Amino acid sequence: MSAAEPLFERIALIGIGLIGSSIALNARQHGLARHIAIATRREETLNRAEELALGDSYHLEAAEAAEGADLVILCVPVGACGAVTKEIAPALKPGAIVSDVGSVKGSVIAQMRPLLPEDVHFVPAHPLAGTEHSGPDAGFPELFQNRWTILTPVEGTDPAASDRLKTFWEGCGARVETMSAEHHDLVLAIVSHVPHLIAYNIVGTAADLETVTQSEVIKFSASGFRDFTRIAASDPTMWRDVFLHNRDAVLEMLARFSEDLASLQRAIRWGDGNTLFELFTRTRAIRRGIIEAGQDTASPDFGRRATPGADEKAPS
Ligand SMILES: NC(=O)C1=CN([C@@H]2O[C@H](COP(=O)(O)OP(=O)(O)OC[C@H]3O[C@@H](n4cnc5c(N)ncnc54)[C@H](O)[C@@H]3O)[C@@H](O)[C@H]2O)C=CC1
Ligand SMILES: O=C(O)C(=O)Cc1ccc(O)cc1
Repeated sequence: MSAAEPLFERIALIGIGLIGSSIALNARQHGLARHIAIATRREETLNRAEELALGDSYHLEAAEAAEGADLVILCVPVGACGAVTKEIAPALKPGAIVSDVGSVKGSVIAQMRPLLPEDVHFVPAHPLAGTEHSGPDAGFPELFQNRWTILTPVEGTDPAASDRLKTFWEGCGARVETMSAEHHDLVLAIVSHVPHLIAYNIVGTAADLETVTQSEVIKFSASGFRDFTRIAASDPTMWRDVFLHNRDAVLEMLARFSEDLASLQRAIRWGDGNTLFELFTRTRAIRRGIIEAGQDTASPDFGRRATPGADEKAPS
């Protein structure tokens, strides 16, 4: 993509945290937009975005940033998508593409779709890339490199609009796949949402133990526990919203998880080593599959932002 011929004339990023700032850096670096308009509610955050030179114009009103934009991306917690859509809807240019980056798709579509004018193209999206850090300083241009972005176009979406958004995400270094919002939410519940809940829970359990001191938890934490503490340091607002908005899929996956956990409990109680060994053998193969597919070391986060000591070893 040459700088003289950007994919979009004007893009608007509403919300300028980890994901918004990483998109801004990519749009600039890869010449994806002639003008990057940035909006966020808090003046302090907006000032920081300006200090970091993330965009070309800075707005406290989302509608001002969205006005005249060819692509508007909501980069806010999923629970705020409805309110932000209400603000920007009257300002949207006919033919504009409206998208988001939310970790949940069904609820975001239910919030946004009824509020959008008929003459814009709504293409929801979710980059499967992130870290436990938040805010405009957290972004980095390699975040999306070789990571998946899932598009969940709604019925009647113009394929040309989906294709343009796909080209945008590919310009950010991502691989793009399309699926239904319902399927997205089920898959993400098991590969991302429940694992985060497990991390929040285990770190909370350790912190509440009467017989183990806080300093012992810190001092003796093995690398597995440290990985959990990294994930459990993720943004509380964002993750509260994920669980409230992907309720059904998370509860379904948690029910299965609890059943499987109960059978492990039983195996330990009855000294059933075969059951434990058989499961651990299967799960090891899955980890090796991920490494072989390059899905782990391909992470831009790999060895950079993750807690040192995270499991970076290839299988021996
Ligand atoms: N953090 C991660 O690892 C990933 C997050 N996502 C999704 O991306 C979205 C944004 O997440 P992050 O960038 O990590 O969050 P963040 O906390 O770093 O940034 C959120 C931004 O939204 C702004 N904001 C919050 N409520 C707002 C409102 N009502 N109106 C206007 N602005 C508002 C905040 O001021 C901030 O600028 C979320 O929907 C999340 O589910 C997607 C992939 C990965
Ligand atoms: O930091 C991590 O380990 C993540 O899992 C990042 C992440 C968080 C939320 C998403 O919707 C997608 C990716």
